[in-house]
Amino acid sequence: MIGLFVIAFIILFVFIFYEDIKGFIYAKIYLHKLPEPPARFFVGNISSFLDTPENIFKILRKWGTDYYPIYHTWVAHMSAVNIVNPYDFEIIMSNMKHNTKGYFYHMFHNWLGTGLLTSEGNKWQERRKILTPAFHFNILKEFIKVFEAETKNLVDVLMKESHKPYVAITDLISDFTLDTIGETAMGTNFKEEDIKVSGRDYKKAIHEIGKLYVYRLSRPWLLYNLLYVFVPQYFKEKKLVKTLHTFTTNVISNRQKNFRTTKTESEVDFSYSKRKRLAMLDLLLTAKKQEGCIDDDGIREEVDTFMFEGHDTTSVAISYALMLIACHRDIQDRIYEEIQQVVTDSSQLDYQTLQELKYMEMCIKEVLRMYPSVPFIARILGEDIKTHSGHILKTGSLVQLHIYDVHYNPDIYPNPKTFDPDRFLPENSQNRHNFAYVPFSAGPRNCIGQKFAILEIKTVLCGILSAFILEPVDTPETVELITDVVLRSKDNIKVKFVPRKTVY
Ligand code: HEM
Repeated sequence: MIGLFVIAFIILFVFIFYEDIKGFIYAKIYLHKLPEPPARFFVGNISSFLDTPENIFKILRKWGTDYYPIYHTWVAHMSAVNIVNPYDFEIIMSNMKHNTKGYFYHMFHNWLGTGLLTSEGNKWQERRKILTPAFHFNILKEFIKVFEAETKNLVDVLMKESHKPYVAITDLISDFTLDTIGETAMGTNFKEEDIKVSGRDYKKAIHEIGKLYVYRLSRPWLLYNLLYVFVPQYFKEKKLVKTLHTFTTNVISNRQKNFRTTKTESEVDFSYSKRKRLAMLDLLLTAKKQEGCIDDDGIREEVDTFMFEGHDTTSVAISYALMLIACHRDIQDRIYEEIQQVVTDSSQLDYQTLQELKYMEMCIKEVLRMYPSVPFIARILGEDIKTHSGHILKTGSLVQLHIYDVHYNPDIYPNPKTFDPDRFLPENSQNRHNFAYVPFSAGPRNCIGQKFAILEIKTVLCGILSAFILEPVDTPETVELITDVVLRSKDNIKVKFVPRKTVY
C-alpha cells in the first residue's frame, strides 16, 4: 500500500514538475560546461542572492568581469545563462524567435497582466501593431507641451526647496514623470480634484509594489506561485494591486466618458491603414469600439504597463542625469550655452528645437550608458544558438542579458567610470559594435517609448538648467546602486539647486 502511495506520489511529482526536471537535467549536462561562480551542493549560488540588494548588485558586477563573456548561475533546479558581451546580445536581441521574456517577468502578471512588456507570440505582435501609432512623431510633438507644463511645476517645487543645502530629488522626479505619463498617454491630470486623492494612493502603491518585486526577485523560489501564497508579501501585493487597478479602471472610464462627449463619430474614424493619430488610451478605446481587437481587460493591461514602464525608467534616468551634470561644471556650462543658443523663444519648446540640442543628446546618451534604467533583461531561447565563444545553448534556456556590464566594458568604453559625453561624437562611436550600447534594448522587442523618453528628458533638462546652477552633493562614488527592476540607488539622490538669478 505504502509502495503504491510512493509510486503515485513520484508520478504526480514528475507530472507537476516535468519542465523543471527537464531543465535540471539539461543544466547538469550542458550549462555546467560554462564558467560558474563558486556554488554549493544543490543550493548553488543561493547565498549570493540572499544578500542585500546592494551586495547582489556588486557581486553581479564582479561575476560579469571575472567570467566574461558568458557564465552560468543556478539555484537548485533553476538555471540562468548570463551574457555580458555585445556579440551574443546581437544573436539574441535581433532574432524574433527569442522574443519570449524570462520567468521573472511572470511576477508582474498580477498587476500588468500580459500587456506589451510581458506578453508573447501573436498577442504581443497584435498589441505592438495597435500601440505603435501612439508614439508617432505627430503625437510626440503634441506631448512636448505637456512635458513643458510639468517641467514648470517641477521647477517651482525645486525653487521653493532651493534655499536648503540640498534637495533629495528621487521622489520629486518620480512624481514629475508619473504626472507626465498620466497626462500624455492617459489624457489624465493627476492633480485634478476628483482624482487627486486616489492618484496619490496610486503613486504610493507603485513605489511599494516595486519594493515587493525586489524582495521576490532576490528569492527565486518565490517566483513559484505555489510557494508565494504562503508569505505575507503575497497578501500585501494583492492589496496594492487592488489599489492600482481601481485607479486605472477609473482613469479608463473617465476617459471613455470624456472621449464620447468630446469626439464625434467622424473624428474618431479610425483604422490602422489610415494611421489616424490618437494618444495611447484614446487609441485603445477606439480600437475596442471600431475593431473589437481589444477588450476592457486588455486596455487596462496596457494602461498599467505604460504607467509603469513610462514613469520609473525616465525618473531614474533624469535623477542620474542631474547628479552627473552637477558633478561636471564644465559639461553643465556647455549644455547651458547650447540651450541659450538653440532655445531662442524660451516660452515655447518644440520638436525641432529639441532635435537641435545635439550636445545635450550626447550627455543623455552617456548618462544612459553609465546608468541604464533597465540594467538587465531576460529571454527564453526559442531555438538552439551557438554563442560567439562557441557554446551551444538549447531551446528553452533562460538567458539574462546584462546591459549594465556591457556598458562598463573597458575594451569598448575606456575608463568606463568617467562621464564623457564625447564618446558619442560620430567619429568616436562609428567603430563601436551596434549592440554595445543598448539602454533601450534592440531588435523587434526594443523600447516602444524611447523617443518619448528622450524628448521628456531634454525638456526637463532645458527647464531645470535654465533656472538653476546645479552643484554636486552626491557623486557616483557616494551613490550605492541596488539590484531592482530598474536601476535604483539605495538612498535618495541629493543635488544642490542654486537659482541662476541670484548667481548673476
Ligand atoms: C530612459 C527611459 C527608458 C529606458 C532606459 C527604457 C528601456 C527599456 C528596455 C531596456 C526595454 C526592454 C525590456 C525587456 O526586454 O524586458 C523596454 C521596453 C519597453 N518600454 Fe521602455 N524604457 C524607457 C522609457 C519608456 C517609456 C517612456 C515608455 C512608455 C511611454 C516605455 C515603454 C516600454 C514598453 C511598453 C516596453 C515593452 C516593449 C515590448 O516588449 O514590445 N519605456 N524599455
